[in-house]
Amino acid sequence: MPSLGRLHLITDTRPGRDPLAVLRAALPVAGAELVVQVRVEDDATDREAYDLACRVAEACRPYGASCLVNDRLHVALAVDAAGGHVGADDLPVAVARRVLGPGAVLGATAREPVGARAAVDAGASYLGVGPCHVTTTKAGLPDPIGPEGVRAVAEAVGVPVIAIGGVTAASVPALRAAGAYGVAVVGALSLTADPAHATAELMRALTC
Ligand SMILES: Cc1ncc(COP(=O)(O)OP(=O)(O)O)c(N)n1
Ligand SMILES: Cc1ncsc1CCOP(=O)(O)O
Ligand SMILES: [Mg+2]
Repeated sequence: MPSLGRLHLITDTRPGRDPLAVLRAALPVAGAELVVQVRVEDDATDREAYDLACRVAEACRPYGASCLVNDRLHVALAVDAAGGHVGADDLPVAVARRVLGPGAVLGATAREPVGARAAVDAGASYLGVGPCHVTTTKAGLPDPIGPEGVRAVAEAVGVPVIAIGGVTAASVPALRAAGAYGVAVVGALSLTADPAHATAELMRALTC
């Protein structure tokens, strides 16, 4: 299993956003600590997801960064990504593990210890845990679990916990203190005028 980077950049493909520009800014700063999760809107076509994933995987390669694909595991296989991420509406974790194979990185979403342990038992190699804080990036999420919710999951499992949801560089210290190995962000890198600087701030908070 490849070692997991600590900064997970989730692509923002909403209108007016430029996920490849953000990626180009983040890669030289975070290098192999960057994990780029290709996440497209639900109404995007598989071809759109594939085209973006191809470009992300190609951009990551020279930096040793990893490319994962959210939800659409056939796209992950098609671009030879390092793995994928699944949640409650996606393939079950055990099925995702079978699809991706034993050596792939497989993330699963969890927000409490029982579900977290079940996901690990089913084959997840890391957990995306949250939402930690309020976010407007995804609608319909349950209430934020905060650092204490992250702690409950981190204490229950032996795989890396990646905190997600409203994460900024300022919130990283409390999440790390709660046991998070890394963080996943959309807005903290996509909505800033200077994504290279924001990447540096996140990396500093993740590695100090
Ligand atoms: C690192 C990470 N954690 C959680 C999620 C959320 O996945 P999911 O619950 O399947 O929701 P969608 O992202 O598919 O809308 C994630 N993508 N990454
Ligand atoms: C996909 C997803 N799942 C839980 S929170 C979230 C979005 C995180 O985006 P942001 O970093 O902008 O809060
Ligand atoms: Mg999903």
